[in-house]
Amino acid sequence: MTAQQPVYEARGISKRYGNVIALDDVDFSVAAGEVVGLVGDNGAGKSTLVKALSGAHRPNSGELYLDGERVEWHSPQQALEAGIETLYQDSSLAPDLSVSANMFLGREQLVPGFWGKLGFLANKRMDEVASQELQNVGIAVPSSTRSISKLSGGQRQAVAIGRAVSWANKVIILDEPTNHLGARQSAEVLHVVKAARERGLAVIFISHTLPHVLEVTDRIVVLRLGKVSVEAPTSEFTPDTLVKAITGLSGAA
Ligand SMILES: Nc1ncnc2c1ncn2[C@@H]1O[C@H](COP(=O)(O)OP(=O)(O)OP(=O)(O)O)[C@@H](O)[C@H]1O
Repeated sequence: MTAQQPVYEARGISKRYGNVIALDDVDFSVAAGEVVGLVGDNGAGKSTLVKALSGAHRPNSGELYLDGERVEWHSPQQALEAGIETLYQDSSLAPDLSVSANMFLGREQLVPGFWGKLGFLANKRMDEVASQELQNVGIAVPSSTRSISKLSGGQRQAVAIGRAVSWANKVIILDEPTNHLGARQSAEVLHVVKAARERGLAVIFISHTLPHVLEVTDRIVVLRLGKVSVEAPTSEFTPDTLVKAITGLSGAA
């Protein structure tokens, strides 16, 4: 467990789908400037926990605390407005719009973050702000005026993460952010994850790619059959003990 006060905490979360118990009394927390890896085999309950944390689903029981205050989400929008950004596996950008238009897309209704203070932005200014913001989180795209359809898969993913990191105030949840990416592109994405930590965000990193989890996280929470089976600082895992913790074959961290 982290010694720091968690920014975001789930206590005793349970969720059933009919007869299937997807989550059974799960505790989970993440602190500012911490990257927590959430791992587990297919069907272990990771997506279900992400949905509870992001406001997409209401758990059957359990509580959520943001900065120590009890919160309840009735929609993902509420969680977003409270500073919790979620990048889903299938997050998509608008392919025909430019990088900068995508950076601002759908944000009109939100409680202003740092660029909200700028009010209405002319296109040119929007491009400049988008470029600067992507640069701040370590993302190099050829041009923020280029349309998303003209970027590589890795560049698109980096823009999607950059957008989430830029807008997140407190917590960022990344569901399989390096899925389907090559080595160089994955490295770019992991770099952005580290930039998010340096910004003081609380980062939740969900992945089946264990080398990435071992590289970028500070702590790992292993879910198995809907329960937390192992939780320890990343430094206490080897690739072998992590696989064993996930499969439950033997040993732990
Ligand atoms: N909408 C649903 N209806 C019924 N059962 C569901 C639903 N969503 C998930 N489940 C079940 O809940 C359990 C947990 O699923 P979940 O998707 O959270 O696992 P996961 O760890 O994200 O898996 P994966 O790595 O394959 O994405 C599984 O047994 C799954 O079949």
